[in-house]
Amino acid sequence: MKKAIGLLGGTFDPVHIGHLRPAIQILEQLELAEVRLLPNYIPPHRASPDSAPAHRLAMVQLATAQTPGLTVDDRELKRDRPSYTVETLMELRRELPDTPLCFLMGMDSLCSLNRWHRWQELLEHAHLVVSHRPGWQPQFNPTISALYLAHGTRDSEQLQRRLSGCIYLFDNPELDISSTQIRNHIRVGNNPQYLLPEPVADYIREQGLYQSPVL
Ligand SMILES: Nc1ncnc2c1ncn2[C@@H]1O[C@H](COP(=O)(O)OP(=O)(O)OP(=O)(O)O)[C@@H](O)[C@H]1O
Ligand SMILES: O=C(O)c1ccc[n+]([C@@H]2O[C@H](COP(=O)([O-])O)[C@@H](O)[C@H]2O)c1
Repeated sequence: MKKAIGLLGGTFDPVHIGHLRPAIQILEQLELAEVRLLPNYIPPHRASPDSAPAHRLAMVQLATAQTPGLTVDDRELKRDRPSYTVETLMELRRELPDTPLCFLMGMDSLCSLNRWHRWQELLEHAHLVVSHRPGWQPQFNPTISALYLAHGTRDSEQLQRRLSGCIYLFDNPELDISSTQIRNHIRVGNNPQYLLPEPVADYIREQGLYQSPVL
């Protein structure tokens, strides 16, 4: 069996330290071969992103360029329709039949997983590795509780031994950072320094992103 890889899907509008620190910690502590950041094209369950796919991709590329082990996978941007994770995982599973796949997400995402497209199939293709996030306790609705009871593990070695099927809650320090918070800072003229990588902050300034009021 090959070494597991991590997949962090997101809207990344913009990418920030709350995405990147857990990704690096998971990469190192779970001994993953890499963590791929996958910007989505049309996020399935939220309003349209403020910035265009090309900008969100550019920011993810700038954020990861200097970080060994973090890479970018732009496959969802090449599909001109909602980015359903199950479809992405099925495609990756076909390409990487012997590689354990760990789909990374924050606790907020796990809490609403039962609203995802064909969510029952996700664990057939990948493990879920979940980061803690302020404001989101692992207090699950009955459907997610049952899912966690059946698939939850505290043994991180299972993530390398099996190709898919485990839910692992990663013990990361919580970071109170969101893309919404950063967009709001920029809109009112506050300095977003230390919430996101400098090259991403420079790019936002150069391109004039997140300046206009929310409609
Ligand atoms: N501070 C954080 N700590 C842990 N996980 C996070 C954090 N911020 C985002 N994530 C996770 O990263 C993934 C992608 O998140 P996304 O790009 O939507 O960022 P966001 O900050 O939640 O954006 P927005 O504020 O626009 O909703 C999701 O699974 C989300 O749960
Ligand atoms: O497949 C789905 O139905 C689905 C529903 C909500 C979110 N996702 C994925 O979860 C990741 C985080 O989403 P978001 O909206 O928090 O940026 C991103 O890769 C989305 O495409 C996927």
